[in-house]
Amino acid sequence: MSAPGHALGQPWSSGATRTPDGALSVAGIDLRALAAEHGTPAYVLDEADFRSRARAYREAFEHAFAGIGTGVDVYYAGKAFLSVAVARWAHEEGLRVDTATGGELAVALRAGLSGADIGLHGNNKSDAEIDRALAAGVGRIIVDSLGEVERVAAAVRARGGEPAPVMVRVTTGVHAGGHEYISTAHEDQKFGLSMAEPDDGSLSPALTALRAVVDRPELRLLGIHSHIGSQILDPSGFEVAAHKVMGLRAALLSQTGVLVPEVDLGGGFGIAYLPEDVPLDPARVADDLASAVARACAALGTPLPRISIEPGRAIVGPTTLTLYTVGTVKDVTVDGEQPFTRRYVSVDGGMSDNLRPALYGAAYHADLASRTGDAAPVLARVVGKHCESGDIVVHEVRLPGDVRPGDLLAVPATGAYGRSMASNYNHVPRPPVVAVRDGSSRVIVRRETEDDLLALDQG
Ligand SMILES: Cc1ncc(COP(=O)(O)O)c(C=O)c1O
Ligand SMILES: N[C@@H](CCCC[NH3+])C(=O)O
Repeated sequence: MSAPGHALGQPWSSGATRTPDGALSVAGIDLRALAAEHGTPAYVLDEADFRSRARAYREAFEHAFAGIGTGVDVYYAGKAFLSVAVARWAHEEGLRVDTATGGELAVALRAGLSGADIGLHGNNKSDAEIDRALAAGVGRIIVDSLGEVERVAAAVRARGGEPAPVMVRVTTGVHAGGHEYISTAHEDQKFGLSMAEPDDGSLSPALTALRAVVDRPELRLLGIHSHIGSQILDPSGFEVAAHKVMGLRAALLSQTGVLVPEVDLGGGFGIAYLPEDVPLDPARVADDLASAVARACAALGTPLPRISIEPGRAIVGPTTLTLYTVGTVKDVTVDGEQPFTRRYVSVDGGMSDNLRPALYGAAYHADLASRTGDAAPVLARVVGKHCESGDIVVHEVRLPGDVRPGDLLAVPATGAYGRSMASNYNHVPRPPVVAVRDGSSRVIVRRETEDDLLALDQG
């Protein structure tokens, strides 16, 4: 255990402190000791922070929706980061797990979750994935196309047994989120079934699919699903989407007499990546959403549905920092009307462990982890070791002017879509995930080795 220090605050996890001798520690573990034991780069995951964020979302939503008279299920969206350990923690904190592929489903099952506590998403599920989900008895399959309604029905027919619980993913037309690639409810993208009615007066794709599910004896219509995007910092989009989905539910009721029991409002709750960012507050979003749902149902005269949500980033994103070792340090003069010097600080990872800056232009923060700097701060760009000039970890950050090879550097808020989107570009082994809790560390995903990489090579 390192000496206690002062808490760092966002965007660091709640257990991150700077100790009196200047090093960073998380959950009582000095990051210098952690680097010595586990090497760098490494993802360092604060378990207590993960658990408290999972609880905060569950309790906030349970409380808000109990207030209007209905229940809530919170599904942890495993795409953000999934391992056996985190699936178990999520489950222990009263969450279910949302999976998007057969691989994620396999992890949730390996963690010991029962099928009933797992959902399966995916815009292009294979027959094998559908079959595996049915065999596991998943609590819900979220269908994403009309063709998939038929394929799930056929799979149930072939297997025999109970009708499969199905949700239909719809697109509400609400455009929300940080980047075009992570915004998912506008029309011109691959997810979901549009609620927009065609000009010829025929049914919308969403209503067509809902009615197709109702008509199939092999399927049980469990709910309507709407996910509007990711890293959303303005909650108003959720409310608009909730209104639209309640309208769709009422339309189905009046056309068919079928009342959809559940509505999933998706994930997408935004977090702080930089010290100045204002993350979404779970209690505030939960209250706003509960009153939006209550208002919509009252206006439509429909009973309240049971609600579910699927946060991923908001649970795991802030829990983790990536710990790197600084290598090459270079000053580059940037020409222009007012030339300036930018310090390029290279670390021992890069776009293979965090693709988000290169893919979305995502901003991150960084600080020295092995000491505090003595020199005045300089404008720095943290870059990786890959063969791309776009291999940027932090576009712009002020680092102590004496940053030098051998320093440890920590980048906070890398828990979501970091390890889960990591690659082996340039044959770089992927870093381990080291969970820290109460002064001890445990590897929950081990570092890849060169042998792991070569094991796939058939010569
Ligand atoms: C259907 C669905 N649910 C949940 C999520 C999780 O999103 P986030 O990690 O932003 O909460 C996503 C990803 O955007 C998604 O596509
Ligand atoms: N991978 C994206 C989020 C995708 C959300 C999944 N639908 C990100 O890093 O922000």
